[in-house]
Amino acid sequence: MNAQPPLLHTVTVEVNLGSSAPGDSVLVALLGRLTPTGAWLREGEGLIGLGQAASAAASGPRRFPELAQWWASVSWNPNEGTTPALSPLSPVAFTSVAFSAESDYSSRLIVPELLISHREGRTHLLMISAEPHEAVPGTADVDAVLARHGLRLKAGDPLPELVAEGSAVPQLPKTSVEPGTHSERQYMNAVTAGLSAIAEGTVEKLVLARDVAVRAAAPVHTGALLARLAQDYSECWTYYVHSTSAAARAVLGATPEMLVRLRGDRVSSRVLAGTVDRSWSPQEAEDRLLRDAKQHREHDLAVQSLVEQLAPLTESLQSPADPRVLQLPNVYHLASDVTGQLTRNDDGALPGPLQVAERAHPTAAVCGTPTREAGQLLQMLEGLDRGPFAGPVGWMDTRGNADFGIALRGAVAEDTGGPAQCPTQFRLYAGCGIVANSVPEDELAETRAKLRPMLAALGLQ
Ligand SMILES: C=C(O[C@H]1C=CC=C(C(=O)O)[C@@H]1O)C(=O)O
Repeated sequence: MNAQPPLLHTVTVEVNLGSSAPGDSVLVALLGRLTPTGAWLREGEGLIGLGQAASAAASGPRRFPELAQWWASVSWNPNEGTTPALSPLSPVAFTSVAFSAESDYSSRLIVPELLISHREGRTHLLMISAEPHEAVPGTADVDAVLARHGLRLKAGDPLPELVAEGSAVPQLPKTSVEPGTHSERQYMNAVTAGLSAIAEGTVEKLVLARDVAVRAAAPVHTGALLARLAQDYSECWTYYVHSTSAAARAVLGATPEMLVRLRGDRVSSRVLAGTVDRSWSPQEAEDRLLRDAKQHREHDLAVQSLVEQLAPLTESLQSPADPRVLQLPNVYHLASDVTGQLTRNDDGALPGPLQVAERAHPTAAVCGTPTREAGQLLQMLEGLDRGPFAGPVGWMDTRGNADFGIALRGAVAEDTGGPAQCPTQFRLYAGCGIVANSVPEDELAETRAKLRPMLAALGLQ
């Protein structure tokens, strides 16, 4: 744990986000021109964080409770006579947690100095700082924060309009794919070794991942890259958590899988496992997913792991009797939406978001069954530090609400990108659930399909 919990001051302002071309999201258009420190967007709504008011990092087996403790001990001092409990927008920490306790990756929380929230047609700005804001919204103090991030408020009625300085979304430079840590042949060998472990009965399911590297000829504008993901994969959750130090790495992507979403005492998850390529028609995909015993087993194990892991923290948890088919631009998945209610402790308190995420992580969608044996095996067979890949990613607020997706279909920036936060090197990850009768060549092809969103955003497909 590296940081003392601070005292933070907040100011909330409601603004108008203006309009965009029909069919385009005004929030995504804005994101494309900004350099965020955190982002979480889906279907044109969500959160963008800019700058950094505070941050915390942790690693090892106690990374979840250490981050939770830091977040719980931040003190809030709202201006304008509002309290975080009354303000329409609660402060948030963008969050990324390493997949493994052994990872070198530093799990982190970032509290942005400026949070833009766009939901149900309303937009709020939340300014957060270590020093009290001396002025009320619309005066020099607020204007200075906005100007630092290339934004300003234009007079408007009834609300001021938030405007980005500078006209166009930056172009992305030329990029090229480079080999990953291991070759494709080595990945197939790992799958074959995983199949032997399944045949021997050590595990029933194992999720094996591989990586590829992408190098850009010039720095890549993070906002523009995220906007491409959010545009092309609007039904997924586009995520970004910036690096807090030169040693840390930023993580980004567009995930279709929700680990835990918390709203008051309600918890929900979207479990995915079982995949076919989008080159099949929807009818063929249904046959290959809904009527295939292997895909069903792979999926059921993922649902079962989530339900069992969350049981100690929940009063009730419902999962559908049968999965449905989720259609994405690159693949079809078997999907189950699980919903439930959290258990209050004797004092009436709910478990905190990171406590729930720690219980839920890792599901058999990203690790295997049984969890411990699969975790040990994948460390041996993959030969990778997954870093944030397949770990919880998203945000949590000061009221116990949170969205933690699973960091899939994404990349880690391997250089900080300098003061402009525009990196030139990325490492992309993709994994597949292996069960008895999996075919190494098919699993390799599936990793290619899962790498497609990030490769396409980087201009490579
Ligand atoms: C591990 C990944 O996907 C998981 C989520 C959906 C479907 C999966 C599968 O069919 O193997 C994986 O469990 C990944 O995208 O890297």
